[in-house]
Amino acid sequence: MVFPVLSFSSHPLTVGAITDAKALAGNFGTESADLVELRLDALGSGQAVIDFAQRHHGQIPLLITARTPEEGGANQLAFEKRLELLQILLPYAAAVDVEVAQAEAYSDFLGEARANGTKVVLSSHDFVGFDHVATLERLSLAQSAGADVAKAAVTLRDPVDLTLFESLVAGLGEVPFSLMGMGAYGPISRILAAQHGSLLNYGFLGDEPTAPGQWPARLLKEVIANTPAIAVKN
Ligand SMILES: O=C1C[C@@](O)(C(=O)O)C[C@@H](O)[C@@H]1O
Repeated sequence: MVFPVLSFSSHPLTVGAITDAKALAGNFGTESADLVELRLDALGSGQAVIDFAQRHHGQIPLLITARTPEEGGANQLAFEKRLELLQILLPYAAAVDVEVAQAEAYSDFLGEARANGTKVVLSSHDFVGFDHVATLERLSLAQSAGADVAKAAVTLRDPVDLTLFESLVAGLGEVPFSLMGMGAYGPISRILAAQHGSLLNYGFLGDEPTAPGQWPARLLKEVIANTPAIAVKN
């Protein structure tokens, strides 16, 4: 099998995330999203997942994720199980996402992934609120741990959070980042983030959002394509 190589340019990509097993019957091309995220914590690594990965090989790059229960993962999976799921799907993956808090625990696996040309996304999630300083710290931790993309999803509770969120993304400059809001301000924040250069912008494929505040991926991709980049003058 030829290994899929993904390059992150400065162009914002749309990720179509799947937690809904019914969506595995679908066939997705780049009109639906630029990448498909398989949330292995919800989907497992059974035949339907392997068939999906094989069927989409060369058609759309796959990003694999097995979330911790603490950061929104399904099924209360222990570290060993999550590692096993990631290892099984690694041969099909153009990118892998693990929590920045777990980067050290995954260091051998991430080394193996990198050696195969798989990109590494290190992420953090706040399902309760948005702390500007803590988010910056986690992004910088992800960068120093060698992430190809430093990612954070935060919950935006009010217009002040949304304004702070925009000022944070606008100030990230050349850092390869992916940022998104969750909750009622999630959809608008995802457009703003893409306009400010967020590299990975998450929507969902199938019928179920994988986080609160997501757009259907195809719609998100269309909106991003029709929204101008914002160049910030410092
Ligand atoms: O980490 C992320 C981002 C996300 O939580 C979101 O907010 O869109 C969705 C998850 O599927 C993905 O793994």
